[in-house]
Amino acid sequence: MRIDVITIFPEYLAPLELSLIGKARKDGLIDVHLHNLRDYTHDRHRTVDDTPVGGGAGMVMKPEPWAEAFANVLASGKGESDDGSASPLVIFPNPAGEPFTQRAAEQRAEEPWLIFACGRYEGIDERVYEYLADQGVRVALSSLGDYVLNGGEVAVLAMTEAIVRLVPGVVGNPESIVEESHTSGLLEYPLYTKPARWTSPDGVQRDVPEVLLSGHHARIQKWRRERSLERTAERRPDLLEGRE
Ligand SMILES: Nc1nc2cc(Br)ccc2s1
Repeated sequence: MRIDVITIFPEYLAPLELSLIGKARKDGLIDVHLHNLRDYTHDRHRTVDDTPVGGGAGMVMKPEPWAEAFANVLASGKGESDDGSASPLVIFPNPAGEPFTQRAAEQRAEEPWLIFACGRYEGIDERVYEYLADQGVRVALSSLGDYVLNGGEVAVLAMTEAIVRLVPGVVGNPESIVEESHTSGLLEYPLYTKPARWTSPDGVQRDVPEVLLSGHHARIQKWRRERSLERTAERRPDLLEGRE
């Protein structure tokens, strides 16, 4: 998988060189390219924004640098992608976008080439989205939640982690990404490890649920399913709507 990120703050994406994603890059499972949007400006101040037409507070990102940046990234990616014909999915993190869910992460993990475009300020001139669509580029606006960040970079870090960990070979034990919150559509059951009895600092003796020590796998699986349904009903009843 190739990942390109267009941003005015490439340094924000430094964590993509660490840990799981860093190892996946070293192992050649993913290929990450960062692009500074300001490299596609031509004025002394490397201007990427201007005042909103029609008035209003804040600034809007100008369309010209974005068009140049996409032209460069699309050309360089086509030349370098494995079969040369891979068509990228361009993802704009955006609070007005579609919810980014585990299902979306699974779908994105199938893509050979993702381009993340990080907006800043009040957002990006709408004509950039229209232009890309007219060029036949697949575009998705994705929201991480109903809150507003100062830019898309943090969202790209989160989405990249959620997606890349699903790429075959990235996570050592594929079993570990099967039973997680949202994989089954439910919240994960409570987890315990040793010791079986923990005396917490307040002096309370806290035991692991007996069933988990029974070695009876059917009972353990039943208990875990019940706890998943219970906490999903309590914390995220919306996930249960429409389920059989
Ligand atoms: N929740 C989110 N907020 C923002 C703000 C900007 Br500015 C760009 C992208 C996103 S995604």
